[in-house]
Amino acid sequence: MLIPSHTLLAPDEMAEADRRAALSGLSSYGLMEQAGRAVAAEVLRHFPVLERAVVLCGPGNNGGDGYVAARVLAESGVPVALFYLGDPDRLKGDAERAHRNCKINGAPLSAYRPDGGKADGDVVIDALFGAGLARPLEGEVKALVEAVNEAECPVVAVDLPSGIDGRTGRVMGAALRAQHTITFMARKPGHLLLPGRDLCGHVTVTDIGIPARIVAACAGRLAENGPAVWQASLPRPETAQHKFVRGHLMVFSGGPSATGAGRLSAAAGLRTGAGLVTIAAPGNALSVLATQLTAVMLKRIDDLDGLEGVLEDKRLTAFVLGPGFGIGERARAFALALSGRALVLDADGISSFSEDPQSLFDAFRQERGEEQGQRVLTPHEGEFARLFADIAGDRSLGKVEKARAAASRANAVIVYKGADTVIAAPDGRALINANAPPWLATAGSGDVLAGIIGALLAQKMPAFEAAAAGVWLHGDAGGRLGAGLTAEDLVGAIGPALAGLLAG
Ligand SMILES: NC(=O)C1=CN([C@@H]2O[C@H](COP(=O)(O)OP(=O)(O)OC[C@H]3O[C@@H](n4cnc5c(N)ncnc54)[C@H](OP(=O)(O)O)[C@@H]3O)[C@@H](O)[C@H]2O)[C@@H](O)CC1
Ligand SMILES: [K+]
Repeated sequence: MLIPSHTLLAPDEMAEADRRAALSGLSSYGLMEQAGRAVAAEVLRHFPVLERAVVLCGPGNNGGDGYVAARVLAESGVPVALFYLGDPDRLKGDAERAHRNCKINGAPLSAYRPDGGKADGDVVIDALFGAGLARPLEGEVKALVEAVNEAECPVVAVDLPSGIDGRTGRVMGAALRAQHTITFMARKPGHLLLPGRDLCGHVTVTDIGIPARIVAACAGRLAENGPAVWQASLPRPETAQHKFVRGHLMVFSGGPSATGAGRLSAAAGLRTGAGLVTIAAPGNALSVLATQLTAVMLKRIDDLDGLEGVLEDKRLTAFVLGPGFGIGERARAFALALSGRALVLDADGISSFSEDPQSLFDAFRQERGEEQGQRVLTPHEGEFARLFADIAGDRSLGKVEKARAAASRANAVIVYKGADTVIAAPDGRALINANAPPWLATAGSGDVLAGIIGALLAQKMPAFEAAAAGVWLHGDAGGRLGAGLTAEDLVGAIGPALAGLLAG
């Protein structure tokens, strides 16, 4: 049994895997030896010629890995300087044994002066803190972390760069900036969530011998977003299918001066395989839209009465409301009327509920329609704070926990957007997305995403999978284009991204 590469283990889940491995008879010191040896091997691989390896060892098992790595590097003929935090005579358990086996005379951390920024400078092996980081760095250790970063020494981090919270990816006081990070069995959320991801450098996952079945049993409901999670439910068009079988997506446009966002969503929806896409618009926007649309159809809807009439058509299988729509009572009324249908609520559709988010959540909770549960909210950070102010402001929660709490409260799938978008379902499933290039943050990008997800919903993909696949496709399309992309380019790149997936 292999550990799937999208597996993520929170630090407490990793500790549980460690505990169960010990219960099953595996030597925990053996795991530490494997870990330390893997670190040494990685250092030698990346720095075949090095003047001095500086190993910084902390007071716990992360430090223990460091003592093993220091010993193995020294045995390989590398000059090693070792600096420790706290009194090494007070080390316990496996770390104490690793220290005892390492015959290198170290010095207190305060004695280290980073020598960096040049070819023969220090390579720093960071074994100060890993999964056991319990509070912000301060005092001498904080000053040292800042000095190493300032000196631009190449850093190889053991498990996590010290100062990164493995659960949330947050910097606790200060954190080392690593070039390489070696972690064990599976990545932790902090390797993918920002700013942690940026500070890890290149991450290598090493198998230190914990059986895969134990890792699988300890892994929770969080993983990295990717095709393995949702490919089985991706709609696959078949030649004999009628276009209605591939669903009918309706996108709501704003008024005559705000039709661009809806058009982007609609175009993205068509590219993502919805059989039919209609833009619904107020009468005064029809002439503007008519000159801009070809394959996308147009329908006049001025008010709630008009919408309710249209909703009787059950061949409409999903809706996108929000891009360019305008904030206010009309948006609220439309969203509530659509709350029992498969719906992507984005942008203005979300902001319209900032005064009374509960009214939206109540509507979502009550609806028991055919598409019950097929609701996706796609807030960026500002919109998230408007709808879930208390959750957004809770410093004890990381982005994953925030998205989960919001999904549970709203009874909807949440796509909490950003460079590290998190997708969460009301039942606790969550994914962290990491394939978005920085240039994806461009005007209209969110409108395209809403259209992609809407089209997948229209094709009857379950909401969580549709949201996750949509986010991934959006990132993949962006990655195919490169810097300088526009939202229109992004629409054009959906086809190749989708083709890549369907071929896979
Ligand atoms: N799990 C496994 O399968 C395997 C795990 N392995 C390795 O073990 C690592 C986890 O080890 P760990 O649990 O001992 O925690 P670790 O990161 O060493 O830190 C705890 C120490 O730091 C201290 N401390 C905390 N915060 C601090 C602060 N801000 N400022 C100052 N001090 C602070 C804390 O002190 P205390 O809070 O007790 O006062 C305690 O002494 C893991 O990352 C991996 O590298 C491998 O060997 C292979 C098998
Ligand atoms: K570390």
